[in-house]
Amino acid sequence: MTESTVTSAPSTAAPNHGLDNWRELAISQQPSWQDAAVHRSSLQELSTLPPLVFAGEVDVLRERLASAAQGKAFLLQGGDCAETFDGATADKISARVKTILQMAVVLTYGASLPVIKMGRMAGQFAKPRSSNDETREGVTLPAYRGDMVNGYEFTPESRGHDASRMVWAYHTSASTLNLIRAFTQGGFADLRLVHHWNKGFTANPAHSRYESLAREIDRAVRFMEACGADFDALTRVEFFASHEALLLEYERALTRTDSRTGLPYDTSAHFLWIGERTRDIDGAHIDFLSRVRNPIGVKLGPGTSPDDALALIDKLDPNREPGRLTFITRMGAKNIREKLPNLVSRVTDSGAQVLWVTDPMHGNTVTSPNGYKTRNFDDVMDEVRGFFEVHNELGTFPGGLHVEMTGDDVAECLGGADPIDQEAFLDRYESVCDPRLNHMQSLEMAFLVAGALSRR
Ligand SMILES: O=C[C@H](O)[C@H](O)COP(=O)(O)O
Ligand SMILES: C=C(OP(=O)(O)O)C(=O)O
Ligand SMILES: [Mn+2]
Repeated sequence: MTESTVTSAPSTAAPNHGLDNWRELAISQQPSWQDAAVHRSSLQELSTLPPLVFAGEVDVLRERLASAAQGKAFLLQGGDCAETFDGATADKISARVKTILQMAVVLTYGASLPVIKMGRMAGQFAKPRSSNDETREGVTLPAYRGDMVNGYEFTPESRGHDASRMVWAYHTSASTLNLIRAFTQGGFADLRLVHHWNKGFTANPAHSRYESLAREIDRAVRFMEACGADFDALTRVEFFASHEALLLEYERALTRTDSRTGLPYDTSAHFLWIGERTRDIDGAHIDFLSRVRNPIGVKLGPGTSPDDALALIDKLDPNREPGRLTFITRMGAKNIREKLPNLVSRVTDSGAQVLWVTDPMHGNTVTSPNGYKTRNFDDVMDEVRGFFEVHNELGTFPGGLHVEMTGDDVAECLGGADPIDQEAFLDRYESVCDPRLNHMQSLEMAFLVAGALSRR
C-alpha cells in the first residue's frame, strides 16, 4: 500500500492543482451552517486527520473499473441511500457486507467475470433533497440532509445544520471502513461460507424458481473442490468504499497529495460520484471532482442529452483514461429503452470508453397508497432488463449495477418473490431517505441479473 502525505491546511497546500476553484462557482445543495466558529474548527480538524483510503488502493480500483468498461469485469455497488451514525453497528454493517458478498458470488457465476465489490458505505452521509423544508402537522422545519448535516429527528435543534457533524461523519466512516476491511480480509469473505449463506435463500419455497441456478453454482463449487482449488486463497476479497461527493468542503478537507506522484486524491473514499442534481457542467461539483485522481461516477437522469454526456467526458476525463469515468444511468423503467440508446451510441461514436452502470432505483420512486416513498421490485427489474437490452442491441457492455439495499429484513420496496406489501411498511420501514431492497430482494435481484448475464 502506498503512503500519501498529509497536508496541513488545505487552502495553503501547494501546488494547489486548482482544488479551490470550485469556491468561485455556482454550487447547489450545500448546508447553511449555523455556527461559523464550529464550521471553521471542524474543517481545520478534518484537514489534519489521517486519510481514510490510500492512493495506491484508488489506483487499483481505477484499473478494475477499466476492465469493467471493456467487458472484462462487472461492478456491484450497493448500500443505504443514507447511512446513519446510529446505524453504524457491527450487526448492520456485517449484514450489508454479507449481502453484497452473497450477491457478488451469484453475479460472478452468472457473468463468468470478476465482480468488483463496492459499498455505498463508510461515507454516504450527505443527501441532496428536492425541497429545503419538510412540513409535518403544520410545523415546517429544514429537510433532513443526511447525518453529516443534521439529525433526522423532527425538532428545530436536530434539524439545524451543525458543522461538527462532518467530523462525526469522518470518524463513523473510519470505524465502518475498519470493520469492512477486517471482514473482507479476515475470513468472513470465504467463498465456501458465502456459498453456504446463499443456500438459505433458495431454502425459502418462494424462491424455488432460482433453484436450478443455485444448483449450478453448488456444482461449480464442488467441481472446484474436487479439482483441489485452493479455497484458503479465496477467503479475502477487495472491497471498495464510495459515496456521493456532495459536501465539497468535506471532500476538499480530505483531499491530500500523493507522495509518489504529487497528485491530489480525495481520500474520503475510493470512488466518488456526482449526483443528478449537482452535475451542472459549469458548476462547483464538476470542477472539483475533475481535479482529483479518483475514479469518478456521474448519475444521468432521463433529461440527459448526448451533448451533456460528451461535455461531461471532456471535463472529467479529458485524457480518455480507462477506468476514470463511470456513467450511472437512472432513467426510470419507462424511459430507459427510449433514452439510453442514443446516449450510449453518441458516447461510443466519440471514441470515449466509459463504464456504463445502471441505477434502477432513483428513476422508479413512487408513493404507496398509504403514503410511503417506495419502489416496485418489478419496475426496478424492468429497468435492469432495459439496460441489458439496450447494451446487447448496441454491442456495448452493461458494466454494473448500483443499488440501494440493506442486509436487514426491512419492508421499504414493494414486491419480490416473497412479496412485501404496503402494510408491512407500518412496522419495518426504517430508511431515513429512499427505500432500499431488503436482504432477500437484493439476493433475488442478483439471481435475476446473473440469469441475464449468463444469457449474453
Ligand atoms: O437519494 C436521492 C435523493 O437524495 C432523494 O431521492 C431525494 O429525495 P426527496 O425527493 O425526498 O428529497
Ligand atoms: C441522490 C442519489 O441519486 P441521484 O443523484 O441519482 O438522484 C442517490 O444515489 O442517493
Ligand atoms: Mn437515494
